[in-house]
Amino acid sequence: MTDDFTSDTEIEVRGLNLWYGTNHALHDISIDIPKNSVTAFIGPSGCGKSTFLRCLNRMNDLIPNCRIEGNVNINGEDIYSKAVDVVDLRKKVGMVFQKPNPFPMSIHDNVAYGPRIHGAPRKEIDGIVEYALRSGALWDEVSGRLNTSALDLSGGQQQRLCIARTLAVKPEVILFDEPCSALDPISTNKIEDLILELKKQYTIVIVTHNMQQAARISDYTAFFLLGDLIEFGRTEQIFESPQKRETEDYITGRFG
Ligand SMILES: Nc1ncnc2c1ncn2[C@@H]1O[C@H](COP(=O)(O)OP(=O)(O)OP(=O)(O)O)[C@@H](O)[C@H]1O
Repeated sequence: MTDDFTSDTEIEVRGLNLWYGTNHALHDISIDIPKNSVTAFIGPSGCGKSTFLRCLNRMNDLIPNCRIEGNVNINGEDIYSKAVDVVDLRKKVGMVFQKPNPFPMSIHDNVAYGPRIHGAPRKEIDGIVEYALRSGALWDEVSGRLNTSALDLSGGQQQRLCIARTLAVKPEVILFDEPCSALDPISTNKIEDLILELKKQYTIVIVTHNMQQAARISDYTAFFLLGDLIEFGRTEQIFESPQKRETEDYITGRFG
């Protein structure tokens, strides 16, 4: 499945199964997600994309009755090991959600929040905030109003703020769960450009319903169906010459 991959692996998943109570939602998933690239998870509603994404930073730990078996190694570390501190893990593996969720505080404090709780020295905070807002492609729009409420930003700006907030703690991986589904086309475009820029430094995984978006921005695509990973490969291959009938049916719009 991964023979032709030239990049190094960042996330290695082996035999991952997940149950919500008696609902066996993910079946024996194995995948190698390469470093410094964009990997898209696609598939019809309810196929397990978001569930699988959440396995990559243990967000499913918060869900009662959720049981996971299998291995997830990120940069060689078994993230389900008892020794792992989930707060540190989520610093290393950041997440951006469907709906922008800035904290009800200033733009500056939203970005400073993570570095502060992780103990960044006070004199470094402003520099980190500027760095993260620049990297989140938001600095030019907000540099004159850092102390105003983040809730006054537009939806697209709020989403870039959430990305900046994630970048402020210097993650290795950023997980995006449908980050553009609440945004207009112009804001979507900005987020897509930003993701393409960010992959130079970070490993990106994105769940998207939008196949054009997957085709535009991802290097690799994984197609899920009913809790199974049906096919994973380079995005051009998945879209132009899928190996599995189910992938082809989905890509060509025959179902889903
Ligand atoms: N918190 C939860 N508790 C119980 N079952 C859940 C939970 N979240 C998801 N599920 C179930 O797990 C399965 C996979 O859902 P998931 O949301 O991961 O799919 P998805 O492909 O991301 O769907 P969508 O594209 O609609 O967001 C579904 O059967 C869903 O009902």
